[in-house]
Amino acid sequence: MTARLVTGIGELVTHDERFAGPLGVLRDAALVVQDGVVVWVGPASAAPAADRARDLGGRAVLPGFVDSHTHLVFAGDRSDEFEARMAGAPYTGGGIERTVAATRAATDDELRARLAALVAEAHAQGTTTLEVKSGYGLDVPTEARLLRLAGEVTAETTFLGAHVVPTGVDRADYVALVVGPMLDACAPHARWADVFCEPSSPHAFDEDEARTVLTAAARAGLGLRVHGNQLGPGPGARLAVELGAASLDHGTHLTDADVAALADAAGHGGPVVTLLPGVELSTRSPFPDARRLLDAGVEVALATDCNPGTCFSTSMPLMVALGVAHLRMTTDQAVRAATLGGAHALRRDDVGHLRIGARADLCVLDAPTYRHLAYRPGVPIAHALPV
Ligand SMILES: N=CN[C@@H](CCC(=O)O)C(=O)O
Ligand SMILES: [Zn+2]
Repeated sequence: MTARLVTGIGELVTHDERFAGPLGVLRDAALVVQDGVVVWVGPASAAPAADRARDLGGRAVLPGFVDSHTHLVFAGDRSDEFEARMAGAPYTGGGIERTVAATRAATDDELRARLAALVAEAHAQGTTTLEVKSGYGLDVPTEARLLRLAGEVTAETTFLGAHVVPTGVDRADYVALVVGPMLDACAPHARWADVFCEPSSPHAFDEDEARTVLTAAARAGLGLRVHGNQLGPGPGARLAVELGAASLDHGTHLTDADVAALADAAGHGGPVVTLLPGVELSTRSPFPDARRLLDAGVEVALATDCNPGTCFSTSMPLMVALGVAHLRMTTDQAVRAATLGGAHALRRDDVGHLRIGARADLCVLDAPTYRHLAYRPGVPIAHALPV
């Protein structure tokens, strides 16, 4: 078993309470990795001998980003829709079916190649754990196919058959399909189930429909996630609390009662709120208020939501920069949300931190401090570090 020493780390973010500040930061640090696991963390001057050593020359290291919300298996392009939005058109979810048509028509190898390219793009920017949803199939064989492909790149696969109701299909019939044959075909390939609960969209699902889908998914053994409160106030947050979902995603339009319910649940495993500021950037919409949630005691994650409609970006560094510039987060809060917050949204304790026992998923910065993630927006300073 080869022990690898990573030394010359100018600043190491660990999320280990033994070290300084809210992020557990250690300066002039080193760590030792064995079998892909962190086995020692401390000052470089006290590092043990190892079989191999790598000196990072004073660069900053943090846990690899945990992108806990993506839709990476799809075909097609909707850049025209993006441009229309920049010219003032609203986002309604109606474009999802264009991606469904292109995705159904694509071969496995075409989808696999696109997925691999997007995963590589995310990795090149420091992401080491990704969640991937289905939701661009909306029929039994295609939803199962998308989950099988997602499962080739991650264990964090999410069944999103309840993304929108396909045009021309009766709503009740579609919900029956999702909770019946589609769930049967997809559950073996999924860890999670999700629903786009947004009564203000004619395409998405209302409270009763969403509850039906999520309850059936939980019965099938899947963990729950909810797309909610994206386009306007709605039942998503309340439903996520009621059903014990791991995450309420978007959360842009939350009432005081929603925030209070999320805060009450926070002490006993309630949902993390996963904010997706790339969506507001790419739909020219008002950003959510992370500080309001954090001040109430709600755990927040930041994720990309990478998808062809509302945000075609795999960049977690961009989400950190947006969190600080537009969501009223401190840099510490945004970096925590993009690492440990994402891990908690996926109920994972082996990623998102660099305490002893963590997976050795490292993000190295071409910078002396993690603060440059917000300070240098758009500059490619973050990379996943193979060890
Ligand atoms: N809001 C619902 N689903 C995606 C967008 C999907 C699309 O427009 O293709 C989201 O999370 O933003
Ligand atoms: Zn999404």
